[in-house]
Amino acid sequence: MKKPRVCVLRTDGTNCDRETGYAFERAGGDPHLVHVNQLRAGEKKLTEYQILVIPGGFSYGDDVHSGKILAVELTSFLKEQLQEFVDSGKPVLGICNGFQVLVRTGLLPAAKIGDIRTTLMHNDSGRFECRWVHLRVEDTPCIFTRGLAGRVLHFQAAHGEGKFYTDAQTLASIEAGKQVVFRYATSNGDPTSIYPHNPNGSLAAIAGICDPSGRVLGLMPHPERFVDFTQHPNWRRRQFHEPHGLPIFRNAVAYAQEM
Ligand SMILES: NC(=O)CC[C@H](N)C(=O)O
Repeated sequence: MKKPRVCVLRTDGTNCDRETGYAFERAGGDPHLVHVNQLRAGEKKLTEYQILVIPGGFSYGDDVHSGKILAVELTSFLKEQLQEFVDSGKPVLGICNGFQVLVRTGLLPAAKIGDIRTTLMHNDSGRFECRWVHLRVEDTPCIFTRGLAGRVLHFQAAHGEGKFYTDAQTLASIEAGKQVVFRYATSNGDPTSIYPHNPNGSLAAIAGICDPSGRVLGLMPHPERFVDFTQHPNWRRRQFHEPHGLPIFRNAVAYAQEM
């Protein structure tokens, strides 16, 4: 079967692009690192790709607000291309800084550029938090987590601005629409607001959300950092059936292949 072409969008300060590309490669995709300037110059177009991923990092040094400048760049210069990509039903993934970008464009949670309803704020601890966290996978329409509902995944979190926040009405609407895909949890899978299980104080323990269709996903922790067993600190104990991040990328590849 043909490997879907994955656009791994990068810019100044992106630092998880190669490992995100590697994760898609492991999952059967055909990743391409694309600089945002190549899109702006028209050298490359989003229509050449079947999957779009915005990887983690410190785009533009987290200046102003993490992910803000890249979000403004995308919504100012690539608005039509990007909205068209989403509307055509192709999967979009934002990891950590990529999640921050998607939230600041409005693509999450509304799938609509400019409709900004949520934010990711500075962690309650006031510092960068880097540790492995447990996430409970909720039962949602998300195409990236097909077959994973109810599972407890172990991923690495590494961020300074990861506290999900929104107003009561938006929270009620994303809960009702089953758009909360991941919650920070204890190792038993119980969602928690307690630090350090919940590394940032996120509202309703939210670690990741999708759009109403389930094709746009953003999450703070890093699935691309657990696609090989040896990336886990306890890999010698062989307690995992497979690296927890891999099915997320595999699901995206399978979905793109079905399109
Ligand atoms: N790993 C990342 O993508 C970090 C995101 C962002 N720079 C933050 O600290 O919140």
